[in-house]
Amino acid sequence: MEQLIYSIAYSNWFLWVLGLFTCAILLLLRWGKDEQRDGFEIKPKLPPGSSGLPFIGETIRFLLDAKSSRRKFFDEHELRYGPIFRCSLFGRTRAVVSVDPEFNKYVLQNEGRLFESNVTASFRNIIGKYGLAGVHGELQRKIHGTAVNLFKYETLSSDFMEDIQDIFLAGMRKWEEQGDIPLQHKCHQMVLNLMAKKLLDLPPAEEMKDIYKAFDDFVGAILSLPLNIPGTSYARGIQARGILLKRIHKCIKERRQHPDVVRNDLLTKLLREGTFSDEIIADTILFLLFAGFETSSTVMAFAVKYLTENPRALEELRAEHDALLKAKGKDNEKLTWNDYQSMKFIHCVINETFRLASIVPFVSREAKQDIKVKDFVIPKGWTVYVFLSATHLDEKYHYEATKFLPWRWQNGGQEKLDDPCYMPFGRGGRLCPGLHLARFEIALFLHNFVTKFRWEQLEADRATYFLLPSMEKGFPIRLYSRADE
Ligand code: HEM
Repeated sequence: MEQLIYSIAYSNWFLWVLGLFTCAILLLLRWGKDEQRDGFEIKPKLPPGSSGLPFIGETIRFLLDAKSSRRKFFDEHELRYGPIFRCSLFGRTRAVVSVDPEFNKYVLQNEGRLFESNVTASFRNIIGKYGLAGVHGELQRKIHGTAVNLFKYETLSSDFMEDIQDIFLAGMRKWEEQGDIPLQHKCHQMVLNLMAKKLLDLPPAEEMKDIYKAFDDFVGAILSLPLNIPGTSYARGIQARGILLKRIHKCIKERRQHPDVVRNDLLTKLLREGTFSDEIIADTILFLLFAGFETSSTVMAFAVKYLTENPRALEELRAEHDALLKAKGKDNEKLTWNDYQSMKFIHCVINETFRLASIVPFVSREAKQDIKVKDFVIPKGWTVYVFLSATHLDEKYHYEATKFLPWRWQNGGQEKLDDPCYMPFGRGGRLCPGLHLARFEIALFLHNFVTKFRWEQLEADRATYFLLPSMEKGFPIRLYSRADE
């Protein structure tokens, strides 16, 4: 009996040891596997942060903070957790926010390798299966390359200079007659006319009201709550997408039936290349419209707002452009490519407006594998929100960051265009293909606006900066022609 008890105890003891030994081996094996998989020496841990309320996360707090100050949310989180923190935002619970310029650059430059652009299903429904932001891999590289080609610096003079000036000058003549205008809305209309002309060779808005209404609804839906219920902006946008696609396919058919008609639009170029299916071309045209319309026009209106509030900057800009016109002689009104290249201070104004308005406040990416950052890990499948606006407004990287100081961009100034704390057009494989065009449009607009007009702001107007920057009343101003001076 004693022997039996002893042997049971002994066998239990033996089993305990065996069990512990097996667990230890399994743990070691697993640890080794983690180590092998990610190269970690310590057990991986998530970035610091909090998940906030269930489902809503910290979205409401983010939006409320954004109303009072554009840095509050980031300052508080950065102080508590550092520049890369876990944060449930915009319906994504497994998410990390980065306001670290070097990490932001790393994320954007590793597009397609370690990270991948991730758009929501509702956004994808609007932009379509082939809308560039939702396309990945080889196809993204091909469409992106085509877009870069369409808008490259060298094409601006031949493909855009004439049309931009014609459309902007015609627009400004009408503004002059009207006198009092909501500038932001007028800039939207003018750039929409330009994009419709350049993409599809459509005549100006007044002649095609339905199509332009559909453009408006389409862009409105992208920035709205994704509720597909009749009467909502989102539902109107889905409907508008259908109308626009029909129109684009009609244009494609016309161009095929009448190849002899000469057209200088981007649809014709895409068809001539013969690389893409009609479906891809239609979604690409729609995406270019979305990407190129509200962005540039909003920057134009914000540049005028900032100049209005900073008379010294306005006077310096006006002096540069009055001198340019004087050197050309009065009757030669239109600018040449050489004129554009001779402009200096205007680029400081444009850079500073990009920084301060931060028209694309953030971009989002999904980690394609576990990503080691400092001593923590962002697991595969998590979202990284790269907050461009937060680094643009960070006092650590830009002195007096909330002030409009275009001189900081002058030669010998402290700011550099290739710095990762300044990335208004993103970086890497999704770097904005429209960046040269955007600068060009804004420069031609500002040149004409400050040389033709003086203006006064008619009433105070509040700027909001989320989702896209906008002015609540559309920046109402009264124009005075400078021809009478
Ligand atoms: C103020 C003007 C503009 C700003 C600040 C801006 C900013 C940006 C940014 C930050 C991205 C990168 C998105 C990401 O990484 O996920 C982007 C992408 C893009 N932009 Fe722009 N943009 C502007 C104007 C334009 C214009 C005028 C066009 C074309 C007509 C354009 C076409 C595009 C396209 C097609 C993409 C998608 C690239 C891809 O996903 O491969 N943008 N833009």
